[in-house]
Amino acid sequence: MGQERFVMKCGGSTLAALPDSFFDDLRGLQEDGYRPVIVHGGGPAISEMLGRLGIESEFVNGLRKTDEATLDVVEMVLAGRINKEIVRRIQSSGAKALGLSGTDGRLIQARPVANADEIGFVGDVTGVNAEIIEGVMAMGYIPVIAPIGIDDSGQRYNINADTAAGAVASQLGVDRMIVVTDVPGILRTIDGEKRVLPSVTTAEIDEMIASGEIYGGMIPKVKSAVQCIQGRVREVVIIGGAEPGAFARAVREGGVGTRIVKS
Ligand SMILES: Nc1ncnc2c1ncn2[C@@H]1O[C@H](COP(=O)(O)OP(=O)(O)O)[C@@H](O)[C@H]1O
Ligand SMILES: CC(=O)N[C@@H](CCC(=O)OP(=O)(O)O)C(=O)O
Repeated sequence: MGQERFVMKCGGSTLAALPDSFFDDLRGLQEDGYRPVIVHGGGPAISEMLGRLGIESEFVNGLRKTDEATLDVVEMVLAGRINKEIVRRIQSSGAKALGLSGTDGRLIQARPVANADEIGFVGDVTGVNAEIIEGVMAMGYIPVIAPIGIDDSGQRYNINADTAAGAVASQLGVDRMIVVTDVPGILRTIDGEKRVLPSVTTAEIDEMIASGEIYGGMIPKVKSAVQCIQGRVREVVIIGGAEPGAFARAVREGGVGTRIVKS
């Protein structure tokens, strides 16, 4: 019987590809005493909705340029649509889930990023209200959190979901964060063949970013992972969501995806 609390970050890249068995596995883990907390993304769905509204998506270092109109769409898609879809799928598996936006109960406190002049209402996390998350878990519900932040004045911020998940994991002091995405782990070309690295250290990550082997959406993941493991989180594991059974195996046994560990 596990008694372990863990944070699972679910990327927008893989949400549509998650099989029902993924949510059955989540229920099974909860029944066995694990206590999952979910933080989700939804980047592709935001871009798709912005496109339908005739608004172009623009990214600076992997972060979306967010003006007031974009912020409305980000909140609508993440907290309104994706969050509710995940809650419904968990409930269909037979488990209990409660959806929350990071602005509810000031769950995710934020301030503008350093380059806000350039990218607008994008936030860095300054605090996480762990009491609410722990209360929801104590009631037997799986908390499902949308990465929208809020500051003392009530201003909302768009927060990268990997960053938000890392901040939640650090604040809760969980042992592990599992990052579920559309690739089976961190890939590296070895002898002309793309392979999943079973584990990487923070030093290797720096090298792979510098060489361009880690790029785009993988950058906020590894940066958030490195920040987490500098605190109380023991390891971060990056796995693919589409492969049946991978998630449950990653939690119960390990040996799946890429583990990011202290150097
Ligand atoms: N070394 C790498 N190994 C695997 N994927 C990588 C690597 N470097 C960059 N990526 C990219 O990161 C993507 C995952 O990030 P992203 O698309 O933002 O997903 P999510 O929506 O799950 O956060 C992969 O699909 C891949 O294109
Ligand atoms: C500031 C910023 O870039 N926020 C992200 C939030 C969603 C997210 O991070 O979704 P994924 O996990 O699917 O990438 C965005 O607007 O796309």
